[in-house]
Amino acid sequence: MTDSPAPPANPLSWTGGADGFLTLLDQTLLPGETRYINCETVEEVWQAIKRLAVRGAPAIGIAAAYGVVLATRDQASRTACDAAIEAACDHLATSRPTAVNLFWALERMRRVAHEFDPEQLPILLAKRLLAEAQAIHQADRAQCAAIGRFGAELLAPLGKGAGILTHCNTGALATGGDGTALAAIFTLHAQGLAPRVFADETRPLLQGARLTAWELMQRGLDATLITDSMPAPLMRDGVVKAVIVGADRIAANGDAANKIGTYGLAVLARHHGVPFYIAAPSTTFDLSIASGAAIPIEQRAAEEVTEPMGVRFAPAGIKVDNPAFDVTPAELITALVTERGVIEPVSEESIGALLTEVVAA
Ligand SMILES: CSC[C@H]1O[C@H](OP(=O)(O)O)[C@H](O)[C@@H]1O
Repeated sequence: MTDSPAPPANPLSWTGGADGFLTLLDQTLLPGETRYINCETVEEVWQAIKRLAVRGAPAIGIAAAYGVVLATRDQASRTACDAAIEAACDHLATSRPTAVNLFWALERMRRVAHEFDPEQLPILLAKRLLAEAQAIHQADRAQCAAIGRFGAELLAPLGKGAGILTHCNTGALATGGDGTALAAIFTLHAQGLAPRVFADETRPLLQGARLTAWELMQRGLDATLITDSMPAPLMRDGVVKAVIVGADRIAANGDAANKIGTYGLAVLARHHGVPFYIAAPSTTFDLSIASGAAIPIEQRAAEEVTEPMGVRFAPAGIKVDNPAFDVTPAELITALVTERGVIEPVSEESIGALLTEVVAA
């Protein structure tokens, strides 16, 4: 595997006008290869989300929004265009079940189509939908920056060179901007506080080893890759002073679904008196779900565990359990970092108060 070139210009971008296409950095090939793929159909976007060529809750929502724009291509009539948009939203919603950002973005695009003057031509609806997808993208970029500021404020008291552990990948590759948990770490670094970042590998798909390690190195941060089994002694010995991770869906009571392994880190952090933070935009909150018990958890293929990257590690036929996410109960979360501020303590009341403010904004 060769060293990677400079960080990508943009892991997710739209090229052209309403008849344009979505360009994605294929994250399954990182860090060894920087290859961009152009998606010109809804199905190509569906496949890219399903196989994690594009991944991360906010990035999935943004990609799906652009996927709806692709549904409007070459539609001869408004009736056909409206039908294609509905079918696209329904299909894209089946790509992955946990990240609520996907469903939030699709509903926002569907609502724009429903509210658009039925007498207007398909091309005008396509332009309006592209504007909405770009607005979702831009809003996420701003949310990432705000989460970075609030997260850095929370972490700064740890002092210069503090050890901070993160899980999976929550950077520019997972969002429309600089990330969520990683945005807080990038901001801390930019402020000269030189965080010593520990990225765990995050089996089975190795988002930590392949993507977070790569993002941290590209930006010149002090990064150490650790195995998924190493956090406990690092917390016990005071090397890791805080944990900050992302989320894919946060229930109304603050329970949070995130990459498998997150719950275990939260338990370890509580045992060792280490603060455990979750950083996520308001688009990752799902107030329709009362608690984490109702969050759908994606089950993925056994081969991701038995033969990662095509190299078989386990005997053929062994039973495999491969949930992509787990749920961390609110009581184990020290604080939630959003673009509107920090929620602490984590409770239905404090979440409601902050998100009501968001909705009202
Ligand atoms: C900024 S959201 C990142 C979030 O998404 C990841 O899941 P996946 O790589 O399967 O899309 C992981 O849960 C991250 O915390």
